[in-house]
Amino acid sequence: MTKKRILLKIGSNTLTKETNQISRGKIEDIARQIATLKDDYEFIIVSSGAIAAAKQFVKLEHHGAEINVKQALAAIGQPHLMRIYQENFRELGLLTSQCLLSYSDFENVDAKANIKNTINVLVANNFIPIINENDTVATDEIQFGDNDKLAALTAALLQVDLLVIATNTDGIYTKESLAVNTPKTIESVIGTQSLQQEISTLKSSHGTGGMQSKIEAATIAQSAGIETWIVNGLRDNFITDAIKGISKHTKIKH
Ligand SMILES: Nc1ncnc2c1ncn2[C@@H]1O[C@H](COP(=O)(O)OP(=O)(O)O)[C@@H](O)[C@H]1O
Ligand SMILES: N[C@@H](CCC(=O)OP(=O)(O)O)C(=O)O
Repeated sequence: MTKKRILLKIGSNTLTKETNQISRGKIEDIARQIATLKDDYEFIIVSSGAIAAAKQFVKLEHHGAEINVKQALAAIGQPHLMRIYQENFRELGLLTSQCLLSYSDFENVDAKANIKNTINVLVANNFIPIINENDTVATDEIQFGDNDKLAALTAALLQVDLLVIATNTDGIYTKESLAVNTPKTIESVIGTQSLQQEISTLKSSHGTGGMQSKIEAATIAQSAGIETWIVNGLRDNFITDAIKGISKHTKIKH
């Protein structure tokens, strides 16, 4: 049986469990779920968290522009983030690898072919690719949005079966329900058009793109014929429970 391919996007908020530190418990939770699902699913991860990983133990002298300080923090934090992934995944027999990509790579035919071929070799050899933006050379993510769009472009390039975006809400809530403070999840929707009117510009503590960038990501995925699920990464078992259909989340079908 061919395995289903899932692109899992994990934001800084999920990884820190909304604190100021990367949560080893959350990374363990993700590893446990992937280990449970590994006979039927193959995973490619897009993970943020490099800046958050550095911030927990370093404070940089602020001589450069704010964005350059963030880039430096990302350079310090990325290897620490990967070490935490590697240690926790290895405990469960899972192998990890790192790929750093930039948006401009997706506009270059050769670069796209190289990304696709490299990641396919990694996956075929059971190494889970863990992708982040190459923050040293590009500032798109840390300035404008989050890794949602990078995840969608990668999902389309690698022709995955499903894009799962983990955030800090039980999917997308209706605007009406948010107004009366009783959030109600939109469970299933075809396309992203109707979602535009449901979202606000609110963002979570570490968040940068808000729900808008998740809808843009889902639109990119939809054009590539890929379904997107928006799930609550703060909950334990958020992937397996979404697959079993027992958690509240939003499915954006194409
Ligand atoms: N309709 C909506 N339903 C749920 N969340 C919404 C909605 N509209 C705006 N948001 C905001 O989007 C946030 C998630 O995006 P973001 O803060 O960028 O998180 P992440 O770091 O996970 O990408 C939620 O915490 C919430 O504040
Ligand atoms: N690439 C950077 C920043 C990306 C970012 O802020 O993304 P997200 O946490 O998804 O809103 C990092 O790893 O810290």
